Amino acid sequence: MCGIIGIVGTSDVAASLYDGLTVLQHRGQDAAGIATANGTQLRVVKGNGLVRDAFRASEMALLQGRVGIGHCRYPTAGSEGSDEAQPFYVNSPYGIALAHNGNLINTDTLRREVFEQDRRNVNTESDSEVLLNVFAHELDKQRVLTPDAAFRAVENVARRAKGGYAVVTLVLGLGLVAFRDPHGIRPLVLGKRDTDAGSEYIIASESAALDVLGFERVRDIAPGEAVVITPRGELHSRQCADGELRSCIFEFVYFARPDSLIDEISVHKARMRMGVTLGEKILRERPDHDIDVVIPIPDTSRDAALEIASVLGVKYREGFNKNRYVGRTFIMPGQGERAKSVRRKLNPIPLEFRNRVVLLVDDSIVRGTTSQQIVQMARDAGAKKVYLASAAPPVRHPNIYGIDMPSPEELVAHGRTEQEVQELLGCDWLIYQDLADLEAAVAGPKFPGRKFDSSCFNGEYVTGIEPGYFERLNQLRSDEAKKKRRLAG
Ligand SMILES: O=P(O)(O)OC[C@H]1O[C@H](OP(=O)(O)OP(=O)(O)O)[C@H](O)[C@@H]1O
Ligand SMILES: NC(=O)CC[C@H](N)C(=O)O
Ligand SMILES: [Mg+2]
Repeated sequence: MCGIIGIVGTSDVAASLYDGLTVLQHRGQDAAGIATANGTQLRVVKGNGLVRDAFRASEMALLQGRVGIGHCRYPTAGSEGSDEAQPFYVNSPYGIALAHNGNLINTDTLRREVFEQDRRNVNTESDSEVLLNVFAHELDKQRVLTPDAAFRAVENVARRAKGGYAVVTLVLGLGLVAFRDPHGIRPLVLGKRDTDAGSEYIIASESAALDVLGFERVRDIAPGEAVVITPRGELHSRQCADGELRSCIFEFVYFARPDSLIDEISVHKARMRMGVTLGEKILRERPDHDIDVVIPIPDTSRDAALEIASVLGVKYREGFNKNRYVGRTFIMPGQGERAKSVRRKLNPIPLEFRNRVVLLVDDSIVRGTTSQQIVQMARDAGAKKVYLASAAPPVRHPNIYGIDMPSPEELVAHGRTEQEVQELLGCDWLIYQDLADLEAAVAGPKFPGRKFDSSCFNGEYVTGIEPGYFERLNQLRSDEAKKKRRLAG
């Protein structure tokens, strides 16, 4: 999952883009970049690392201009190398920079078409660079540079590209062009702020970035919609593909910040409702439970854990201290680093465990890297029994729309019963949320029956899949394949 942001301001926007990226940091920790347009110049600065490490002050000074875009990256295609950091840039037509959150699933076909039919060169293994070239080609075909031309180009992109994509682009001479895939799998939200010099606009992955920068949230970009904002602050929008919303449910489970609203749903409230439904399931299954204390596995599970404790009527305790200087482990690139980082990140406070029956709560169990170690830590800290509850159902299928879970074999619940997962994780009882409850919890009272992209839980892929896709993906992106590539390069 990556974070994307675009701003059209009344003065230089680079500092706001930088600040906005720090708010979106939890979506990607591997690389960051900013592109701005100033007159006829389009400048891009990008590099590996956290936002605070990727930019030098001397480079920031080059980023002048009132229109710009930014990106922080968690790779789902290609490598982690700095040449695949975003925004990507092409000089023709006009000069275009693009930042993408999501993942295309027909990249190979598009790459071939781009080279053979569109006669354009793609330099990296990134799906986002391919997407930029498709957009550039389709915009070039229009021969004029107007909002209308950009919309026609996005219509053609939507016909050609398959997968999940929320995109911001900077087109020299036109302004900011943003669009969202026909299912709106990845989030994208529009905000506005009025200044004495006129209105300023922002488009970002999450509304928390709008709040922090002082923008009012206007609305989500609709699935299949494109928006053009000119440097003079004129906003144009058009539906460029038939849209049917299927927001990624994993945004609500894990990815997004709790202080964001995605497609009109508060992430914080969704997580609290997950806690309520899971608490009720625990009570149904074990009305006479012997749980002494509920302990969250920080950070993301806290909202759900607090509600579980309240439904069960037992104490909630922060039993793990989290080292605030270690980032999110799930989005780290290699399994070795992920495993090592869990222990560095979380340390138990023994008095909360000693002689107690503890219910540990996590938002999700994906590879099982976190929970396996945490269960052991709880035992070492003196717990009498260790139960584990997951606010999401078992993750049994790959995610192909922007979360790097390409290989089913790496998912601890793939091909295993819940009992087998319990044994592997070493806990005394494992309880998962049911998918129907998760979907109802996220939809909430305002949107009953809303459908989501829940593919990693149910194996249903809204875009359809080409034959052989999963096999190719596994060859390219399994942990083993990535490790080999790292060693070779
Ligand atoms: O089963 P796994 O493969 O370990 O993945 C799931 C875990 O990873 C995430 O935590 P992470 O440390 O990334 O971030 P957080 O601090 O936001 O909880 C998530 O919240 C789970 O704890
Ligand atoms: N997580 C994402 O959104 C990744 C974007 C893009 N597929 C990349 O790998 O750079
Ligand atoms: Mg976690």
